[in-house]
Amino acid sequence: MQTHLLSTQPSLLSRFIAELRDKDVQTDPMRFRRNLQRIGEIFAYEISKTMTSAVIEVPTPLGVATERVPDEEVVVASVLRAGLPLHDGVLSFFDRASNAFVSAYRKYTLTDEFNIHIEYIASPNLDGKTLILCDPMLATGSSIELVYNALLTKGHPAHVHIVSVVASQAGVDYVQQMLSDAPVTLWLGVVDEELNAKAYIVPGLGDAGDLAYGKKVD
Ligand SMILES: O=P(O)(O)OC[C@H]1O[C@H](OP(=O)(O)OP(=O)(O)O)[C@H](O)[C@@H]1O
Ligand SMILES: O=c1cc[nH]c(=O)[nH]1
Ligand SMILES: [Mg+2]
Repeated sequence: MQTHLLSTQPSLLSRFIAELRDKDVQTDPMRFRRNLQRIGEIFAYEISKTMTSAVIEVPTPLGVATERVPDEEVVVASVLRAGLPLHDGVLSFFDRASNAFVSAYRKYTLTDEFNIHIEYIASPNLDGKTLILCDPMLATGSSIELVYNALLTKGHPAHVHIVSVVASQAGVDYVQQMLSDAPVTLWLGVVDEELNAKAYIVPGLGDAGDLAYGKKVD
């Protein structure tokens, strides 16, 4: 499994992540969603550079041009809810892609422990496809593990790109160990050191689903 950390050099990506994290900017949910979309576009562009390509001929008003373009069959998948704006950004660049959606959420017990629940999955056949799996937060890694395994019941992708904007080191270690031999590339925005007692990333950004779409009741 390969891992790419995109924030190793300063770029607009770090500006967008800084805005996602900033509790004052977070009061504007539209900007929060828009920044996740913009980050999705950046990841899509970076992923496209790693794909196989084919030469196509393009008729212009003055002649015929040739262009080498990525030619993999892409399925963009996201984990509800927080994955949706990131999905939207990736899809705006891979605009010919098919799409898959999986629900996963933390159900807390009275003692602050939680289980991840998957109740919904809608996916095309994934055999031979390039699957781009979007979830902005990689905390313990439990959600992505369950979602990855749930999606594999829909076929065997040729390659899987997992995209996460803010990850914890523990989550990265967990996914790398779980998928060490799988045809998977992990794409990360930033990696934070800590997870708190509720398994939230510190400093992180808070609850991405709530920030994008509002608080939910249990
Ligand atoms: O790595 P983990 O420890 O599993 O945590 C990460 C998960 O937590 C968030 O979803 P959440 O459960 O908050 O659902 P939401 O998007 O509906 O808010 C996030 O979008 C991930 O799916
Ligand atoms: O820090 C975290 C961990 C899980 N889910 C989030 O939205 N944020
Ligand atoms: Mg949430």
